[in-house]
Amino acid sequence: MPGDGLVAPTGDPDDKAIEAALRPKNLDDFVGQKRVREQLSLVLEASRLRGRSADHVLLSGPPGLGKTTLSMIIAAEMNAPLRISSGPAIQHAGDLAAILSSLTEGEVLFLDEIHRMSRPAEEMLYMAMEDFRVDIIVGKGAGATAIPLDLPPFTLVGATTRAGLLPGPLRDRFGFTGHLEFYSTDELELVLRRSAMLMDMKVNSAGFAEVAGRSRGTPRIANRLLRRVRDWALVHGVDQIDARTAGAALDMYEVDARGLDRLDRSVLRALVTKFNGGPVGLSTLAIAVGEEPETVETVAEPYLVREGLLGRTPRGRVATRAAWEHLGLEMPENVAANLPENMFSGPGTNTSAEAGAEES
Ligand SMILES: Nc1ncnc2c1ncn2[C@@H]1O[C@H](COP(=O)(O)OP(=O)(O)OP(=O)(O)O)[C@@H](O)[C@H]1O
Ligand SMILES: [Mg+2]
Repeated sequence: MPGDGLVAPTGDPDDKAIEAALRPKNLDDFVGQKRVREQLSLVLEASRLRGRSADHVLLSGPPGLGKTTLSMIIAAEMNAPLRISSGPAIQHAGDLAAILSSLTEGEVLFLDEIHRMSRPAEEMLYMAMEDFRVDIIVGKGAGATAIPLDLPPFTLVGATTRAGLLPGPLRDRFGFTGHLEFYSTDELELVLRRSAMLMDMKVNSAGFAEVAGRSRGTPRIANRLLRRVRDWALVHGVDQIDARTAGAALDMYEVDARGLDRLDRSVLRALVTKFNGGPVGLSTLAIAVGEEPETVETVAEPYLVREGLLGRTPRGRVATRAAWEHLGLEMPENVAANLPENMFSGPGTNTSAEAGAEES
């Protein structure tokens, strides 16, 4: 289960409630992602001036960086109602037809995990996005007829952790694609300051920096760690949280100074101890740590790659020298000699999601 770490989604209802409470409600409160924010703001402003619904927006990026938050902000900024559904919830074209045909003019339809929609629904979506029209199929076999149905103009906001898995025709129908990047420590500190204020916590600057540094560039994780620090402080009767207390709290929850949690460390440890550093295919690696490949790929890997601890090669995943060192192990010379060159899809080269797809 991807649920036992502090970093993976927990599904804890309390977590969900707090997450909702901490969600920024407008673009100005949305920290970081400067470029996406500016571009989006322009798209929204232009459509407001034209008095039309905004272009369809695709948001991609690792979990917890603010895709759902941004979709809510888009609806709020457009003063439009928001309808929320997701790829996995739409198994039949009929499911999508039901949603589309009940949209009101200007409504924002948020489709989370859009890469997991079924094929027929996807094809229906193409037409809906482009022509604001769907064909409702009535009857079966030779007697089946398509009844065209006009839709009111709406704005589709699609979110995906795997932009590389989206078929080209679908990707092309979005007027704007925003790729969310990991947040800098400074940006995370801003997120944390805002959250601490909302949660009525006293934390000094060093305390914020300590939590931010362990948050893997991810606001959701930052907020979650902050809650754990709050629990720890409460139990230990600590009033003002500083770097030492924040560090002690997070050590207890097994989030290390580099922000790796148990899942990350077990991926690295499996890679190093069971496969002698790799290369090993994603599925095999996932089985070794008892996780779904998708969890390893979307939850653990992006950060491990970004931290230069794991490399993706056409032949599979590889542990870098830094990974061995992080685990307190020395990389054997023969392993070092076989390390492929240019194996990083590090910061800035965000084509990484596709790199491993062929061998999974
Ligand atoms: N830019 C931001 N500024 C402040 N808080 C943020 C920002 N982005 C995200 N958050 C916080 O992080 C939490 C998670 O964000 P969100 O649910 O939007 O992520 P997501 O990208 O939709 O993740 P997933 O892919 O798992 O659905 C939110 O509750 C919000 O409080
Ligand atoms: Mg989301």
